[in-house]
Amino acid sequence: MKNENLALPVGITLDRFIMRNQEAFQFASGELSQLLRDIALASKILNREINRAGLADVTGLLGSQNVQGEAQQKLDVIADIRFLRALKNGGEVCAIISEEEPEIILTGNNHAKYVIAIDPLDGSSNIDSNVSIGTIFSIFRRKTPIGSVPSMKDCIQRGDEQVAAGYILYGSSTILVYTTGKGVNGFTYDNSLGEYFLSHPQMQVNQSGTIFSCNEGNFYDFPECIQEYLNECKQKRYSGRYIGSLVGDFHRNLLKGGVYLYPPTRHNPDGKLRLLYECLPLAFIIEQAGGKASDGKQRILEIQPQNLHQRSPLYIGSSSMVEDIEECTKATENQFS
Ligand SMILES: O=P(O)(O)OC[C@H]1O[C@](O)(COP(=O)(O)O)[C@@H](O)[C@@H]1O
Ligand SMILES: [Mg+2]
Ligand SMILES: [Mg+2]
Repeated sequence: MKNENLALPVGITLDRFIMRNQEAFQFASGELSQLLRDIALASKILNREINRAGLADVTGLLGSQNVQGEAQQKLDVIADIRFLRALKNGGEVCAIISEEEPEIILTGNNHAKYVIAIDPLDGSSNIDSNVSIGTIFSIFRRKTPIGSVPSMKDCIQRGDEQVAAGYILYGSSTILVYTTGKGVNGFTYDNSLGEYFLSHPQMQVNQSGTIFSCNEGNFYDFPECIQEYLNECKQKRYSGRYIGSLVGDFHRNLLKGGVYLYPPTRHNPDGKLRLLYECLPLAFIIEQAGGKASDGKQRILEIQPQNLHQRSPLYIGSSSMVEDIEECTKATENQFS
């Protein structure tokens, strides 16, 4: 036994953790576990491509636009292809909503129980400048009968009906963070072993923080009450930190305490971020970690989505900071009055 320290244990792999915690999931029958593995596999392949960002074949604009009218980066589409292929072949999802696809993707797996909404590559504007980027996903049980062709009903569900949500952050290291409603756990990728290892068990966000993350370039287009809130943060000498990748800003604030704000602006009265595959999954995670997520008027998880790519203002992070923001946004009828 005394030589045990010669070969220290490498830790709990994601696979093993999923198996061990499968019992913790009320509908446990292995499909969700397999789905999480399919996502992890696709993220490992994409991670390899992201590490090569800068080399010609994976860098730059593709020349096409997505349904939001945004210019698609090559890696946006590579990520979309990688995840869609892994999810279709994995056989556990009957329908996919992706930021890069205008309509619902029917996988043909009509026997499958799950629907997934995914932002294959988050932080696209940062790809070419080697700044952290990510993938965000949200998983629901279908509403329509197993065996039938899935419909819109399966794809626009309230956030509090999610059965799992997570993100992968491709940064100085690559980390996968997810919840199935039983707390939030993070797994760091060890390239040399090709495995994710549990590195951040039972993550909790501080109730308050001193970091605010917001694109202040839009400051004068924000509602007055948000301008006031940001000025208060500065008067309190809080730190302004903004990567411009939602996953990166969210992850830092989850670890250190803080709040991320993407308010409505005069020309974007619904904000910029997409409800189904950006706001809902991160709201599920932050609440499981003891924090809060709001659109200024209500919990993000209580919003009834109306369409696949709808946008929503987002205030997310330490609970007391989100409450402070809601105090002013709820006080003003329309956030611009
Ligand atoms: O450039 P802006 O207006 O600050 O917006 C940055 C925000 O937009 C996003 O890039 C939107 O996500 P996508 O890159 O997936 O389109 C977020 O990651 C980020 O927080
Ligand atoms: Mg995004
Ligand atoms: Mg994206």
